[in-house]
Amino acid sequence: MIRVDNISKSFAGKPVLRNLSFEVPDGRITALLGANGAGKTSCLRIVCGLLKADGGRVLVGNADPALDPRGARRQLGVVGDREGLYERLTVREYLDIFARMQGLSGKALAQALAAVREELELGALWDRRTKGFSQGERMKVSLARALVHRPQHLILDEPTRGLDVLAVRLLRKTLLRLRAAGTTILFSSHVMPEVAELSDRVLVMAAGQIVGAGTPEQLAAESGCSNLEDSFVALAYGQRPSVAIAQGEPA
Ligand SMILES: Nc1ncnc2c1ncn2[C@@H]1O[C@H](COP(=O)(O)OP(=O)(O)OP(=O)(O)O)[C@@H](O)[C@H]1O
Repeated sequence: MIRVDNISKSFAGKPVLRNLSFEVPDGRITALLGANGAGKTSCLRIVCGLLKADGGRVLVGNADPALDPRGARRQLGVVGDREGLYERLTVREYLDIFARMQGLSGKALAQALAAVREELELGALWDRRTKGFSQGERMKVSLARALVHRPQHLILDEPTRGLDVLAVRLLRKTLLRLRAAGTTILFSSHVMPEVAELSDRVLVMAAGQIVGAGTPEQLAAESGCSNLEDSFVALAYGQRPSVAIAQGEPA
C-alpha cells in the first residue's frame, strides 16, 4: 500500500501540489491521470523520495521515503521519466549492479537476473551495450532494473511514452502478471485509452489536486459522461467537453 497524506509542494513560490491525498491499494493498477503540468511527476518523485515535499507525509509500505529512503527504496521499483541507463554497460552488467545495490548476491542474484531476462524477453539484448537501444528496448531494461529485486510497489512515470504496439503489449502483460501477484502499481499518464484499458482505478489530477477517484465507470457515472476522456474534461476543467472545446480549453 502507498499512502500520500496532505502533500504540498511549491517551486519558486508557485504551488504545484496542494494538499494532495490518496491511497494506492495492493494488487491493483492505479493510474494518476492529468494534463501536462498537473503535477504528476512531482508527486511521483516525492513518493520515490527523489523530491522533498514542503508538507505532508508519504508511506511506501511501512517506510516514509523522506525519513527512511533506504527502507522505502527496498520496497520500491521505479521506472522514471528518464531511463537512467549507463550506455557503456551491457544489459547484464547494468542489471547486475542494480541488483547488488538492492542487496542481492550469489544464487539469489543469479536467479533474479535469469527471471527478469526471461520475463522481459531480454535474451537477444543481454550482452549488448545499451548505447543505441531503441525506445522499446530502453523501456524493457528500465523495467527490468525496477523489478529485479521483486519490490512490493512499482511506480512508472508515463511508461508507454514513445513505445510501439509490441512494447506496450509486453508492458501490459508484465503489469497484469504483477497485479495478479499482489504488487502495488501506480503509473502516470495523460493517454486516456491506455488508462481506461490498463487501470483498475484512476486518480484524476488537476492543478496539483485529486479532483476525482474511482474506476473509469465510476468516474463516468459521477461526471455524467459516457467515457473516460469526457469524464476527465468534466472533472479536471469543470466543464462538459463541448463547452471546453468551444472555449479553447484542453479537450
Ligand atoms: N524542479 C522544478 N523547478 C521549477 N518548477 C518545476 C520543477 N519541477 C516541476 N516544476 C513545475 O511544476 C509543474 C508540474 O510539473 P510536473 O512535471 O510535476 O507535471 P506533470 O503532470 O508530470 O506534467 P507532464 O505531463 O508535462 O510531464 C509544472 O508547471 C513544472 O514547470
